[in-house]
Amino acid sequence: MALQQHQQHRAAPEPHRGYGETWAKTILMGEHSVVYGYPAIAVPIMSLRMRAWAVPVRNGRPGTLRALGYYGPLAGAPDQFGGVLKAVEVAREFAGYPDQEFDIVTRSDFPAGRGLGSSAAASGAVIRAIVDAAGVQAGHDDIVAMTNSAEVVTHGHPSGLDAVTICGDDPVRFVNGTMTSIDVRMPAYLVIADSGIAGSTKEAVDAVRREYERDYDRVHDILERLGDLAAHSADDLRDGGLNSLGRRMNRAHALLSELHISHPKADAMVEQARRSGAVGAKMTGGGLGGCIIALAADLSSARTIRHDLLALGVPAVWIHPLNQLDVEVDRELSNNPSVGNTRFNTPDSEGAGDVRNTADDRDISGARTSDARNTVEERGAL
Ligand SMILES: Nc1ncnc2c1ncn2[C@@H]1O[C@H](COP(=O)(O)OP(=O)(O)O)[C@@H](O)[C@H]1O
Ligand SMILES: C[C@@](O)(CCOP(=O)(O)O)CC(=O)O
Repeated sequence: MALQQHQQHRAAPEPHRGYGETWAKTILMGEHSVVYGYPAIAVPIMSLRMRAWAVPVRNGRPGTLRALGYYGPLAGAPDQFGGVLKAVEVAREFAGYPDQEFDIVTRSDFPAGRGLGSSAAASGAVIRAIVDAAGVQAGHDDIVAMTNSAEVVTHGHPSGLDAVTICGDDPVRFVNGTMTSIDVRMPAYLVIADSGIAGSTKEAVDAVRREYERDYDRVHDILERLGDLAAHSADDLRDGGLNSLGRRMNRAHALLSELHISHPKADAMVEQARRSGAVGAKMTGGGLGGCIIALAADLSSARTIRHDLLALGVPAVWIHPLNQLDVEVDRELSNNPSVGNTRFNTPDSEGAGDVRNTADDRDISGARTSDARNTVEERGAL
């Protein structure tokens, strides 16, 4: 979609302090094959938030970035923040303030580099914060297009699936840039478990590309089968086909392993989840570590899987209802003091500073406050 500059470059009014948020996502089916034009299904995890603040600099000094333990000039930030830099650039241009410097702060409820879409979420939140700072409106498609241009810097050739899901409300079927919302008809739960091992999505995508070029027939066949599984999984979600969805997740994990992008720890977690009663389990996202997802038929089963994964030494486990407003999880959230969001890699002491209490959780144009789609999280001892 064409991205339109919102307003003419202008001197006034002055931008104010802006806030934006996005959230994590899991890929239920179709990671990697989606890069090759096959369908994929992703689920937004709206209670695992990525938040960003953009504070306009008024005294002519360069803007700064405070993110993932880095605090320093935005322009001099390490290469890993290339996507965020691009996000700032496109958002300033869109908002009509191409030369305005900002102090940018990000904070995350979920870890980076674990297949939960942190790169797209960080860029999307920064974009929303700058758009908010400028006081302009940005539609969903604008945010997606800008996020995707930042993802190109981070990943090279993103499918676009992450950019769509980290600011969307519903599970989506995505193919070649076109998304369709899925009305999930099963009262099931996703158990999302972090291996604690960071895997670079760019490295994983590059590794698959090399294998594709080296061994075309075999890899093409695997990608096609992954796409096929994703296409049928969309029907499972709509029709309540819990067991067939679980079987497809198991098959997808085996195929992704054949692409050598799983990790022994992720494999062990997948096996444990199945032994603990998961209907199906697989790695999710880029791989080379990262997270796994397990499908649980009910909350009691999800709790058992979470308990056993924590006993295995897994650092963090979240339970997420696949259908939207789940009363039982709401109840668990309010009763269990250990439940709640934990900020990853951005310790409170180096957090949003003076912007923390002023911009947080506002319902602003182009951004949403987190809503009732709750995810239960528990962290194990590391
Ligand atoms: N809180 C954050 N603030 C700024 N940038 C972030 C943040 N979290 C992640 N990123 C960016 O995303 C990169 C990780 O992206 P990637 O390897 O694709 O992992 P993921 O699977 O989580 O998207 C980080 O190196 C960093 O550049
Ligand atoms: C591997 C891939 O399909 C998903 C990557 O997800 P994540 O960035 O690891 O959360 C890449 C893509 O869709 O561009």
